[in-house]
Parts: sequence; C-alpha cells; structure tokens
Amino acid sequence: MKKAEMAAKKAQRMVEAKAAASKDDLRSPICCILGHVDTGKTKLLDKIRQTNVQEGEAGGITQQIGATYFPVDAIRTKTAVMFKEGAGAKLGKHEDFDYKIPGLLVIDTPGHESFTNLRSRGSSLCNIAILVVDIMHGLEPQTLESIRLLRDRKTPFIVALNKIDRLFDWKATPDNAFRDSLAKQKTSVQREFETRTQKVITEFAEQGLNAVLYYDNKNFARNVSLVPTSAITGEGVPDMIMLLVRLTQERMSDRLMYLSELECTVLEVKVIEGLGTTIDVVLSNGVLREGDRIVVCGLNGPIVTQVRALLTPQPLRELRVKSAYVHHKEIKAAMGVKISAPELEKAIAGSHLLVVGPDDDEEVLKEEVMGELTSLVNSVDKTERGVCVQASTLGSLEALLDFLKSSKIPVSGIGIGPVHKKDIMRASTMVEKAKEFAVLLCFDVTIDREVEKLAEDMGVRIFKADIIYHLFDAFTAYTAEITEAKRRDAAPQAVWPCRLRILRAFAKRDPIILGVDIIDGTLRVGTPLCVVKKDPQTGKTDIIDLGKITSLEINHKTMDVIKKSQQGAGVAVKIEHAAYQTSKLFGRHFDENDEVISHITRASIDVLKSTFKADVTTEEWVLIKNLKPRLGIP
Ligand SMILES: Nc1nc2c(ncn2[C@@H]2O[C@H](COP(=O)(O)OP(=O)(O)OP(=O)(O)O)[C@@H](O)[C@H]2O)c(=O)[nH]1
Repeated sequence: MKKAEMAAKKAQRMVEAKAAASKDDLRSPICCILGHVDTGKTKLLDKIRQTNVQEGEAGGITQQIGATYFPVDAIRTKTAVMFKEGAGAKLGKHEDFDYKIPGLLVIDTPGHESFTNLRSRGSSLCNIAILVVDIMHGLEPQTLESIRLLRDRKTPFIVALNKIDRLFDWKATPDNAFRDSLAKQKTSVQREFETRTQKVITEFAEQGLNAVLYYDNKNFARNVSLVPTSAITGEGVPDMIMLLVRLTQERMSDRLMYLSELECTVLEVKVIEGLGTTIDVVLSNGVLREGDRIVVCGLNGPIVTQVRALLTPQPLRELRVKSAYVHHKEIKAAMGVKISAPELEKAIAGSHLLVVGPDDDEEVLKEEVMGELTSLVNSVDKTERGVCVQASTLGSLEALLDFLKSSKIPVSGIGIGPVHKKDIMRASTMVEKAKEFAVLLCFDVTIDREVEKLAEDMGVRIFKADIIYHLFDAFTAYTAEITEAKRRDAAPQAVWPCRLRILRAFAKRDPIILGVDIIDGTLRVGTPLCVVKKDPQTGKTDIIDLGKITSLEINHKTMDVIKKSQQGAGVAVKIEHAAYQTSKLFGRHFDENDEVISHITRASIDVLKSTFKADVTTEEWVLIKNLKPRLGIP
C-alpha cells in the first residue's frame, strides 16, 4: 500500500517537475567518448581541455570528478572559428548564434566502462556519444562493440574520424575549422581523404549504418555524422563541438530540460586515502546536499548512509591548498561529484543513487535501488544449464548479459565484483550437468590465485577479458573444442543406419566377409550389423548379431565410410564379432535372402541426437525410424 502511495507521489512529483521544466532552462548534456584502443580518445579529450587552459582558463573549464565541464563561454570561444569565412558552416554571425545549453559535461574515462554505467532503467544517461575512428584504420573490433552498445541503449552518436593529420603530406593549421583546412591541402591529400572516408562509409554500411560527412548530412535522425578531426593539430575539433551543440540543443531539448527531480548514478567506487571508500557519481538532474540521506545498491543488499561531503577537485591554480578537494554544501546538475560517506565499501558501480525525502519510505527506496540488480538476476535463464558470469559493475554486467542473450549463450548464474569461492562452487555444479557450461566468464574483475586454483581443481574454466567479444571468442572456441572431444568419446556408441543386400559371401565365418549392395544409408567401420528373423511358427522375432564392421573395400581400396552413391559394383564388408558374442555362420544362421541392417538401439539413437545431430541427414532419420520397429525399439 505504502509502495503504491509513494510511487503515486513520485509520479506526481515527476509530472510537476516536468511541468515546471522549460526549453529555456536546459541542463548540460552528458557526453561519452568510445572507440577502439589507440584511436585517440584520450588525446581528443585533452585537446578539447587544453586549448582553453592555454587561453588562461578562459571560459572557466572545470575539472570535475570523472568528468570535465565545458561551460558555454568556453564552447563559444572554442567554436568561434566555425563562423569565419571558409569554415563553410553557414551559421550566420557568431554574436547572433544562440547557444542554449549551459555547457557540456564530458565523461573523462573513455571507453565503455563509464558508458555502460551511465544507465537509467535500461536506457542511457549519456545524451550523446563520440565514437572515435582512426581514419587510417577504419572500423576495428571495439568500434563494432561500441556501435552495438550505442544501439542497444539507443544513444545518439557522432563519429570523430580522427588522425587526419596523418594523411600523407597534410599541412596543418592548428585548431582550424575542418573544411577550411581541407581546402588548403594539395589535390593528392584531398583525394586520399576522400578515398579513406569512402572506405569508412562502406564499412559503416556493412554494419547497417548510413554514415555521411556531417556537413553533407541532411537527415540527422537517419544518418550518422562523420566529423574529420586531429587530436594533435586540433583541426576539426571546433566542428565537432559545434555539431554536439547543435545536435543536443536542436534535437534533444526535451530530454535536456532541467528537472528538479533527482537523477544520479554511481560511476565508480574508489578508496581514497583519508576519506575511505567514496563513490564518484554523475548527477544528471536535481540537487544533492551535504547531509542528504542516500540509498544505493550494494553487493550484500541496499546501503543507506548519509552524505558526509560533496567533493570536486581543487582547481589547478590552487594546488598549494592543502586539501585535494573543494567541499560543497549543495550541487546542482549536471555535475560529476565525489561523495564521501560511511559504509560505501560494498556499493556497486552503475547503481542509481536515491535521496530519502521527507515523504519517502526508506524501505521502498531500498527495494527500488536493488530492483535493477534483482531484475538482472531474474532475466537469467532458468533452465539451470548455462555459463556463470561475473562483471565489475551493474553496467558492464548488463552489457555482457545483453551480448550473451543475443549470442544465444544461456546463463545460469551471475555475480558482481571480485570472484569468490562461492562463485566457483556455483559454476562447478555444471561440471556434471553440461561440461561446456562449467565456465565462469569474467568481465573486468579480479581473481585471487587461490580462487583460480579452486576453479582448476573443480574443473571450472575461467575466461577473463575486458573486451566483451574477446570473452565470447574464447568461449566459442572452448565449446567447439568440447563438442569435438565429446564426438570422439561418443563415436563408438553412435550407430549409423544402413540396409544391405548380400550379393555373395567371400568368407562364411570368423571373420565373415560379404559382398553387398547398400540399399539405404551409409556404411561405416564400427557399425554393428545384424539380421532379423521371424519364426514362421511362433511369430517371434530373433535378432542375430553378426558383429561389427572392421573394414570396408571397394575395388580393393579400403575406406572408412562408404555412401550409397559411392558403392559402384559392390562393397566388400568384413565383419568380426566380439569375444562375448557367439560366432555366426553364413549359410546356417543367415544367408543371401536375409537383409543385413545396422543394429541400432535406443541408446545409440540418443547419442546421435545429442552429439551428432548436425551430421545426421533427414534420409538417415527416416531410415532410423523405419528400422526401429524391426528391432523392437519403441
Ligand atoms: N597523428 C595523430 N596521432 C594521434 C591523434 N590522436 C591520437 N594520436 C596518437 O595515437 C596514440 C593513441 O592515442 P590515445 O589518445 O592514447 O588513444 P586512446 O583511444 O585513448 O587509447 P586507449 O586509452 O588505449 O584506448 C597516441 O600515441 C597519440 O599521440 C591524431 O589526431 N593524430
């Protein structure tokens, strides 16, 4: 009852917050940088920051926790060059341009760690992303993984086509607008640019994405924009920032309206000397205050604690001040903040942070905050046959589970944080049930040597990686290996169906050698053969086992497998019985009037079904079905 009441109150508050919001009061968009290693993500971030540091912190760029804040003044300075002649931007006069966003909050940790943790009820808190692609390399494995993440979370993104200064003979004009720089290049450089860009466009097309140079983009909703940049010379960086400004304020102002309702996410959990365990959060809406009672999701259940301090880094010029941090009484969105509070040791990155308000029931908030972990746990396949996964944060766990789901890999257990013995024990229950799933897929987590040893002893395979698709590749290779081993082990139990007509007997007993015609099926060394006789008086059937095929020949050429189509003028089959079987004599126990068939059993059919399913043809299944009643298999 209470829960419903609170939900109603919250919904009401949200309605009020939305009603009070306006397109004139926008908050700063949050931007993440993703891309393959070494494409220049860090350098690009540095470049945006540095230009303004050089200009004596003009515009007041501020370093936040895990993020850099670019106030609109800094953006205005940085993009001025876009209004010059030759920039090709057709933006009118600089002083007339209406910068509506108060600034831009760029998350400092590039890569998908922070992107996946900036999450809210399945969607992303990252308003816009920059996907960095090296123009010399095109799309690389992690680019594809980033695209997948961006698509899953429906996050709009632009592509920085970086390292244009590496085009042969490029003449740089530092921090220039791209088109002006390109116009100044020799024809050969312009041509190389065009060919390389075209190649990238084709690669995007292969991913089902329509990419175009941003200044040719007539439909931002449909096409991905490419912005050529150099993180070294700064060329194209003004274009990139201008594009971010325009895309966010023109196309997503609804999502950026400032709301008084709190929205806050834990990006990282960190131990800081003197402060103990702290959490770095992104406050994307609302206000946080010192002394607030907060609720976050923890490894062992919800954590309720009180904000002891709200911290941001000390500005560079004040480095001599003793404390590394500035304390705040309250902080308004959008901001990256460090929170110091007791009992945060078990907090989980990716969790939401809620503040207990005067009307709130703490129990309900606790449930809400744990809800996401519970719903992730509930999303796990309940067939109880599947791999176990362990990830560092809620965000990465979610991304990994999404990926496994789309790759149709079942999951039986999940965990967050460092791998413990109990996680190995859980995975080990699979050893008997399904060996290929006795696996722990670890994404960006630490494992003690001792725990690894336990896994070895229990027969649990551990795969570690900090790139999702590497985990996937390793696991796929492993399952292929296991399947192959299983086939080798099961091969003696597998019986392939065949029906043979006896043409003549070359040897009547020990071993029996027959010349045969294959009526149906395939002959293989190892197949047990029999004839089925019906007693004319009693009507009782009698299965006479002749033994197993030990060799096959066509025209004196030995073969392991002979298909019906290969048999030519007939096949010579050598049949030997096992020591425990009685020897059979051609002419007495059976003769050329008998049809010889594979002695299939319930068990042999099951082996074919479980291990060789992909190898059995439809005709062979039909033949098995026909042989079953003759051999008395229900
Ligand atoms: N010539 C040239 N080199 C660049 C450019 N951007 C980055 N680099 C160089 O490329 C290398 C990788 O750059 P980073 O910024 O560290 O790349 P990253 O994407 O952050 O790499 P990871 O953090 O490893 O994922 C460095 O040696 C940079 O100096 C560019 O625009 N032009």
